[in-house]
Amino acid sequence: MRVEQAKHPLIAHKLTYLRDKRTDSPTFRRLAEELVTLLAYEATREVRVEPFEIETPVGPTTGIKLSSPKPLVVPILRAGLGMLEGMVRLLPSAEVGFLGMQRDEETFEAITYANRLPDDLSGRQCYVLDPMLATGGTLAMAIRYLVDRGADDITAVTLLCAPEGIKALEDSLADIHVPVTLVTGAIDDHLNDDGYIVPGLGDAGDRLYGVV
Ligand SMILES: O=P(O)(O)OC[C@H]1O[C@H](OP(=O)(O)OP(=O)(O)O)[C@H](O)[C@@H]1O
Ligand SMILES: O=c1cc[nH]c(=O)[nH]1
Ligand SMILES: [Mg+2]
Repeated sequence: MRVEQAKHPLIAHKLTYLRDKRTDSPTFRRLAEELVTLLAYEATREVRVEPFEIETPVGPTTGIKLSSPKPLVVPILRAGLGMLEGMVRLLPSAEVGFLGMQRDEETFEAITYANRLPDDLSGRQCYVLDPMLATGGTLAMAIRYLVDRGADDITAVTLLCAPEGIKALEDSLADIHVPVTLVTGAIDDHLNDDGYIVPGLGDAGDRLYGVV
């Protein structure tokens, strides 16, 4: 798994306000969206393109366009939904599939409660969105779903990661032979005993949408 930590002062600046416990939900949602647009630039560096002939007012030229099939963007509900608009702003022609997943807060095991993905992902490039990679269990399960359906290139986009979770994700994907890239805004210090990223930002889903 290739890990890319996006380094840019604007990313660090926006992450600081996102982490701040005084930041309210509307501001948190706006910052998450802005951050994803910055991370999406890094995450789509290897997006597949093909040559495209056009005529400018002055003459013919060869440009590029996104290849078919178009990339699939997969936000992991709930918190990943807060990253969707920022991502599709950069990739407006992408298709969107959904995975609803929730971590059991005692065992840290992820369960899937919703799955709306195309059955056949053969030859598809997929972008999985989830702001938090803590133990890594949720992303590991999501990536496996996509690979099982034929996806052949996966990029996970996160805002924050715990180093323990990156290691666990790498280990759990050891038998997967499609390229997996992780693009993140920050790699934090550690995971605490409650499975929270430290310093982190708390519960991303709750901060985006409230406590349910
Ligand atoms: O790496 P892990 O240890 O698996 O934890 C990360 C997961 O936890 C959070 O979701 P949560 O289960 O809180 O669901 P929510 O988005 O509905 O709040 C987060 O958005 C990730 O999906
Ligand atoms: O720190 C964490 C860990 C898991 N899920 C979150 O939303 N935050
Ligand atoms: Mg949550």
